[in-house]
Amino acid sequence: MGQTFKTRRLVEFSDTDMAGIAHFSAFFRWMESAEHALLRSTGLSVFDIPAEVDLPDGASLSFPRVKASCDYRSPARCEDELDVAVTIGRLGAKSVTYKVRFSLDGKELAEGEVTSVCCVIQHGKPPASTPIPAEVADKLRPFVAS
Ligand SMILES: CC(C)(COP(=O)(O)OP(=O)(O)OC[C@H]1O[C@@H](n2cnc3c(N)ncnc32)[C@H](O)[C@@H]1OP(=O)(O)O)[C@@H](O)C(=O)NCCC(=O)NCCSC(=O)c1cc(O)c2ccccc2c1O
Repeated sequence: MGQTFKTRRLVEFSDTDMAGIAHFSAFFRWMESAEHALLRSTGLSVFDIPAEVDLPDGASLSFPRVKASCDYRSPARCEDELDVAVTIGRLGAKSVTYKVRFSLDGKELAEGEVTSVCCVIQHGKPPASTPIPAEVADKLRPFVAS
C-alpha cells in the first residue's frame, strides 16, 4: 500500500451553486490544490521543478494536465469540511496520474483523477513532453498505490 497524502478543504459559499451544493467545477480546483499541496509536502514546487539535463535559456519544466475526471456520489454543502486523500494511480515515464478522494465524516462524496505530463515549457513554443526527472519521480514514488 502506498502513502496517502491527506489534507482538508472547507466548502466556501462561492464554491456552491443555486441548489446550495458544491458546483462540479469546484472539485477540479480542489483536486489541483491538493496535488500542489502534495508536491509541497515533498519539497517540490509547481513553480520550480528541478531538471536533470540543461534546458534552453528561459525554458523550464512544468506539468500541464492532459486529462481530468470526477465521479460525484453525494453532495457537499457550504461550510462542510472535507477530507481529501491523494494517491498516485500511475507514475509513468513522462506522466503522473493522481487519484483524489473527497469524504465527509467517513462518507465518500467524490473521486477524481488528474493526469499531468512533464513538459519543457519555452516561450513561443508548444509544450514538449519529456521524461520525469529521477529526483522528482523519487519524491512521487512513495504515493504510488500498489
Ligand atoms: C502535454 C502534451 C505536450 C503531451 O503531448 P505528447 O504528444 O508529447 O504526448 P505523448 O503522447 O508523447 O505522451 C506523453 C505522456 O503523456 C501521457 N498522455 C498523453 N495524453 C494523455 C491523455 N489524454 N490521458 C492520459 N495520459 C496521456 C502518455 O501516456 C505519456 O505518459 P507516459 O507516462 O506513458 O510516458 C500535449 O498533450 C499538450 O500540450 N496538451 C495540452 C496541455 C494543456 O494545455 N493543458 C491544460 C492546461 S494545464 C494547467 O491547467 C496546469 C495546471 C496546474 O495546476 C499546473 C501545475 C503545475 C504546472 C503546470 C500546471 C498546468 O499547466
